[in-house]
Amino acid sequence: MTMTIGLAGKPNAGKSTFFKAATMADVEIANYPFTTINANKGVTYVRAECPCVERSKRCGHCVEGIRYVPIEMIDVAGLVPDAHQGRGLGNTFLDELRQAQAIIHVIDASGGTDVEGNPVDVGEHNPMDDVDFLNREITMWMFGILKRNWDRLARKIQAEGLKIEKVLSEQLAGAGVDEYHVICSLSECKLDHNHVKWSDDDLVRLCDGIRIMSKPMIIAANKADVAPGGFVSDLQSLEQIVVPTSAAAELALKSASKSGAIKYDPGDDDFSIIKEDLTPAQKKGLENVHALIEKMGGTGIQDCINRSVFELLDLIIVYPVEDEGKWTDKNDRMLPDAFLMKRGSTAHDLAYKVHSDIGESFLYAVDAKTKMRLGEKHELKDGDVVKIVSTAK
Ligand SMILES: Nc1nc2c(ncn2[C@@H]2O[C@H](COP(=O)(O)OP(=O)(O)OP(=O)(O)O)[C@@H](O)[C@H]2O)c(=O)[nH]1
Repeated sequence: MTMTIGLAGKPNAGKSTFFKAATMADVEIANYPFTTINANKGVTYVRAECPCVERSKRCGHCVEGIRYVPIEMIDVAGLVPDAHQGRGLGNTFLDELRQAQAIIHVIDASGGTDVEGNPVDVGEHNPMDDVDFLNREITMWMFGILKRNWDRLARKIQAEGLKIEKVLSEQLAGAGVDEYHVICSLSECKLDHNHVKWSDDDLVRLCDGIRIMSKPMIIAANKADVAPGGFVSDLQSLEQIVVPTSAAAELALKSASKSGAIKYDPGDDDFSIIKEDLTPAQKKGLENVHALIEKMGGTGIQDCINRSVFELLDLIIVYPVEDEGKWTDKNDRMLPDAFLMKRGSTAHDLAYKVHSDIGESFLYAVDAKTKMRLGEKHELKDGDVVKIVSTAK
């Protein structure tokens, strides 16, 4: 399964700028066949330390010891309050969100756009008022799907003695919901045992729980470069992961890097000017960005992507190899693959991810760093380099 992150938020929050900056790969790291799949779907990267830094030789798949692991990103445009009722582009955006395992909610932390995204003076709109609307849109979208058929479904569950989590997850499968999400939400909501008695409010509460389980969300407090300090800190006090970002600064750095003016790799906390003949305007622009990222510790864009993957989704990176001594595959390529896996995944899970045949004929694995033998239930750690031994040809 490809790992996909969706960017969502009201108009003018900075999604397109974030998307463009995040998917504009420098040639050096674009070790992926394409970067932009179509207008709103592209490839971005998770940044990690490459295991080859422990060796005398670089692997050739990283940038000076920094590994960029590709993931997909979708820019979900056209979202306005009450979209679930058909406003704006209506439900089309929600259909795109179904592909995402996690959502970055891009919020205009500068307060320079109203609730619908129309420009106002910076500081005029309180960005705290934008936090809940995306949650509500997604919840109400799910509610709409369930409500359409609820009377029929409720009778069917009763008449045929079906499991409620099965019926509900089938209804919401198109929204990326599975039985586990429904079971967790049912146990949280403590609704009446008799589902026939559920009111619309009960169904909304249930959908809210399903949303929290199935669509984990992180907030990008964007336009942090011009945001009044209080707005960013208010957002950071929420019980959610909130990352201050400047998509505009990241886009400026990526563009300058692409043109050869500076050396900057995504996620670096600084850059160096490598081109001599910059115009005074270009120099001034870069000085401004420098002052900003010094204050912020970076543009926040890579941090936001990394935290979505490592904190919100709790994934780890594992490197399968065929030669545990040289850390190579059969073509002598060192550390050719980097797999994102759920924390708690085992050596056997990795074998299946490499190939189903290898999973089925798994014998044991070897930790290429320690040369220890690992059994099928051995839980993998972030950064592990692992050889799988199987009877598969
Ligand atoms: N100061 C500042 N401006 C930004 C930043 N990110 C985006 N902008 C500006 O905000 C405006 C809106 O940005 P877009 O990226 O087009 O916003 P969007 O969310 O994609 O908007 P829609 O396409 O209408 O949904 C543009 O003028 C951007 O240049 C940022 O980090 N800082």
